[in-house]
Amino acid sequence: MNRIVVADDDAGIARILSDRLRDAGHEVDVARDGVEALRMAEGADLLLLDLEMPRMDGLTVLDSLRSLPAAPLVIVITAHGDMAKAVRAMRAGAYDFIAKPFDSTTIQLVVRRALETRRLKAHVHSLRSELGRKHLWVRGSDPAMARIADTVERVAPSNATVLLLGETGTGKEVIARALHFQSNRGDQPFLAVNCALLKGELLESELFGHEKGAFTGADRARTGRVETARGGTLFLDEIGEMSPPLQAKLLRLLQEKEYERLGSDRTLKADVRVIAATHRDLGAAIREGSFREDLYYRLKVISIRIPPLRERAGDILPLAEWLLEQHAAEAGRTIPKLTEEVRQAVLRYGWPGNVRELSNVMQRCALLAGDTVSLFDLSEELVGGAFSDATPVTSTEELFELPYNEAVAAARRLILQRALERSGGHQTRAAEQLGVTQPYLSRLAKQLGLRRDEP
Ligand SMILES: Nc1ncnc2c1ncn2[C@@H]1O[C@H](COP(=O)(O)OP(=O)(O)OP(=O)(O)O)[C@@H](O)[C@H]1O
Repeated sequence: MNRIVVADDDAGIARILSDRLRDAGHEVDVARDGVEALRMAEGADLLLLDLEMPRMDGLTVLDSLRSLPAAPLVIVITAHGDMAKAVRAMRAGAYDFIAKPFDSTTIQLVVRRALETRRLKAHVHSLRSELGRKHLWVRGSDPAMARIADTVERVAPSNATVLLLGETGTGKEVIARALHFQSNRGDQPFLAVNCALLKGELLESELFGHEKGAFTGADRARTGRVETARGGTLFLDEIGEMSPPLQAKLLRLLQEKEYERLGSDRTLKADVRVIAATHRDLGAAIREGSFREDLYYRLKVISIRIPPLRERAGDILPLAEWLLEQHAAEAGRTIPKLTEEVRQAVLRYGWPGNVRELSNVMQRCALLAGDTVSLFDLSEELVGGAFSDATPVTSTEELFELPYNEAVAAARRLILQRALERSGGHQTRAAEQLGVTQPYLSRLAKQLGLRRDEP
């Protein structure tokens, strides 16, 4: 259903137009002047706009619409023979015009063409933004991810519901997009809904839409994501947070392909593929009674578990380098190189926030590092791992017995320890002797668990 605003101060014309459009199955709001037209226009699909109106004339309305993020297409209504005004309106951004007096066939034709254009524009827009992200699944040599890629390839073309499991930030949405783009729905919309962000009726309305007045604050009807994603894929993130009553409605959507808008008895047919994701243990949620078992079994027919980043050794460095490159390009900076000790620290770290955390770290490096990323561009937690297990040595000879990376860490420890001994534990003096800054030395000392500065 499309929402059309008819803006005309002539009540007779407004009634004729709105009756015709309602008969054709559209939802219609009527505005009596330009100010009202502008207020109602946001989020509408189409605005039929008379140019001569009180409070704000049609050309000013057209001009103001440019600043709206979701402006409708505009068909202007002009007086018979006033071609000059119609031309000005088209120059100001109107899509088409109809001259009074008009017959119902002309209205229907012009409106139908405008709505088709609107639909195609929205489609092109969604394709463009999706295409931009299409190739974002970066993989290294990790065998578990290679198996997942295989599964994605096999499962994508079917219409099957897929459940993605994995810690936060592991790339569940990235894989959901890969499934969508490798399916025959790939040129239709991909819409993501985070079920943890909206509660109760708001989430239900987001998914299924609502009728005007369905709940407090529902001052106009709204199309749900299930309808907007028609022909495409709906990605339901954090499915474990969905309330049991809504879970029942989702189960019906998956099984019967049917749903109702909130506040309506009319059953609608759905055509979406659902991909769901969660970082929660749904088995435990079932035992607690917060997740429906039947929905769980319906969802998990095909489930893909994405391992945490720390278990994907072959993925860490390729992802780090790719993310660093992306963030540097975004910031218009040259790509810094990762030193060997940074690579080791990155490989050793546990990445509790997974790829999202890696991305944040690489963004920081892209913004703050010079030509190379050194350990001191990384956070203490990250660097900590690089030193905490450094083998304590007491002489330079012992260093030569160690593998390269361990020897470097141990040498660092030894140099610092000696400098602190010489300065009597005074960090500022030790830093001066070594030709480094005090904060630098202080961080190192902390990571190595060496003595703190004396008062
Ligand atoms: N393999 C990958 N290639 C490229 N980027 C990735 C990859 N995996 C994750 N990312 C990036 O890491 C971030 C987190 O990924 P995503 O949102 O897919 O994780 P998620 O598992 O859905 O997280 P959450 O459970 O918190 O919603 C995103 O910016 C995403 O682009």
